[in-house]
Amino acid sequence: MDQAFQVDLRGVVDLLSRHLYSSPRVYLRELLQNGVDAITARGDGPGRIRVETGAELRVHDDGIGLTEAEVHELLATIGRSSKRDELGLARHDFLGQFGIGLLSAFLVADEITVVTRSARGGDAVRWTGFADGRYRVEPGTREEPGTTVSLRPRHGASDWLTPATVTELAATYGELLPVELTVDGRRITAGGPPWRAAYPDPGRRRATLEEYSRRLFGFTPFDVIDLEVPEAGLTGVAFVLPQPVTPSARGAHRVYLKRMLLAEGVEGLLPDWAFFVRCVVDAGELRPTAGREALYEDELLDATREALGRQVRQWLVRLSETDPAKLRAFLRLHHLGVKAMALNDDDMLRIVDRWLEFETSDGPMTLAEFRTRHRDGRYTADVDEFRRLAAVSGAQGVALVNGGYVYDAGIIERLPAIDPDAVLRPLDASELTSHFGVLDPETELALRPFLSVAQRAVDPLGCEVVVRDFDPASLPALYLTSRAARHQAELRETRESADALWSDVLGALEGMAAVSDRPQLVLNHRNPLARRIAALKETGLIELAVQALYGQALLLGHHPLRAADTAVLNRSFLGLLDWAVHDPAPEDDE
Ligand SMILES: Nc1ncnc2c1ncn2[C@@H]1O[C@H](COP(=O)(O)OP(=O)(O)OP(=O)(O)O)[C@@H](O)[C@H]1O
Repeated sequence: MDQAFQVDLRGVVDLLSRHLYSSPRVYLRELLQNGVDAITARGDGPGRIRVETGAELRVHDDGIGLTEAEVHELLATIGRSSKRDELGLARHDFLGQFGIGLLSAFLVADEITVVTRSARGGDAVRWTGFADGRYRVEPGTREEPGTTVSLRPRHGASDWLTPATVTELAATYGELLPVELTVDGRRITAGGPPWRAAYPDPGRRRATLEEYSRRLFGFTPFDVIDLEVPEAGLTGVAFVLPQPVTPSARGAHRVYLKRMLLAEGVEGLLPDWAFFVRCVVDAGELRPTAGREALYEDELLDATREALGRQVRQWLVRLSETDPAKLRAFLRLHHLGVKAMALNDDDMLRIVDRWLEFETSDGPMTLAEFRTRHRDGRYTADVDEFRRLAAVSGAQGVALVNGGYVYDAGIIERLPAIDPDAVLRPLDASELTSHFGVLDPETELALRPFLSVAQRAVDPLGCEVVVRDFDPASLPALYLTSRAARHQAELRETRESADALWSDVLGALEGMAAVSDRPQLVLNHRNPLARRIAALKETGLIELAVQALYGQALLLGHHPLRAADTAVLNRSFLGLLDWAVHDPAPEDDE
């Protein structure tokens, strides 16, 4: 013979409280929700829910009520809900659907009493449920159809049922409900969502919404964007933050479902890039998870997220067309978000191209401007490299954009998507030397002896010395690594720490590199100091001076210093000092 499951209610309640609900506070939401649903089911009149605090908490509604048979079937059967149709799907107009909400009252009470009278006839019924799983049904007294749920707080849970807490919870969850809600006679509901109310003029609407943002989120918004997604039965507003935020801060939004608060910190309602807005929305068609504290991930939520993203984007595009000053102010605050968007979106890319200033060797300017000024401009994908090369490169007529900040290189590489001619190539430092002037053969020849001493001085450091003639003349020496040279350096480092076999393989690879792939120390013959050094005759002094130039070029270019580099830097500094003070035999030597 088949047997029925036995349910230990205490275990179920424990499960709910630990795993389904984040806090016992949801008990009031579930009671309000049942009241609203009962009013919806009754269908006539606006409906009222009255909450009374005291020794017992009472929630009265003038909804459909229950007959005795329904009490047995619905209140006393876990997982049974009147709010589903035959297929087991959530019925559209109701908040509840799972048939477990009433159990949440056991989070704060050991005993729940329901006195109800059905609007469809029959006598009043009194049902009492106990946390241990027993229940009792007896005749009740009640004149009007509707339901009253009473809770006597459990020892230790009375804080959840104080007038102050109940008022706060009722306001939090029920402020926007379409039925009249009062707590101890004080009205909680006030006219529904403020973004849907009627206003005498747009200015008043704006002022009210700004005040609403201050109350909810604590900031006066930079702007207010209206949101609407009909498929999701969604309306709402997005408040643009007046301060910059990091893109990693996930936007937490306030979401109402059928005008009952789902949660104050819902993530994933908007695309990640829209981290610069906080939204309040009310949706009729989105589904909650069973705990009713988050949105259920389904296709509709996906589509909604995209639609909301589009609306935030349209706001920006409109701003760029109608109010450039405001757009600029927005970009000063939230350029990171806009850049993140531009990586996937052509409209945003156009806005970035046209409005956002980048650092360039010609000073700050937009990419669009940069491209009209410099047909063959280049970019660096590294801030240090930009710092290092902007002046030199600019002086050679190769204009440079700093693409080293977050998203920038990606944006520059994506430019051809909006303009096929908008190709900016990355700068390879080694090609800069091709712009540098070579010396006339005579000077070149005269420098040979110097060069061979200089080369010896930096040979152990793996770099090649050349002398060129370039601007700016104030720069005595420049250290240039090409991409290939950087790759070689990495190989060498790996080889030093690799085991024998592997290091042979790497060694073979390294051998294949052309000589010109070594980093170069380019001495500037246009610089007076460099010229004086090149004219020195004293071998020791030449070595010290070239090593000092090498070290200074490394430091100036923010290149990483290896142990050997630091040693050379120290030695050359002390050596030059020694030369400078001309003290062949320190006195305190003995
Ligand atoms: N105030 C009420 N008036 C009329 N019927 C009620 C009331 N409260 C509960 N019920 C009945 O009891 C059933 C079970 O309620 P319960 O809150 O456990 O689940 P639910 O509201 O159906 O779904 P959910 O778990 O999503 O809240 C409801 O479907 C409803 O038929």
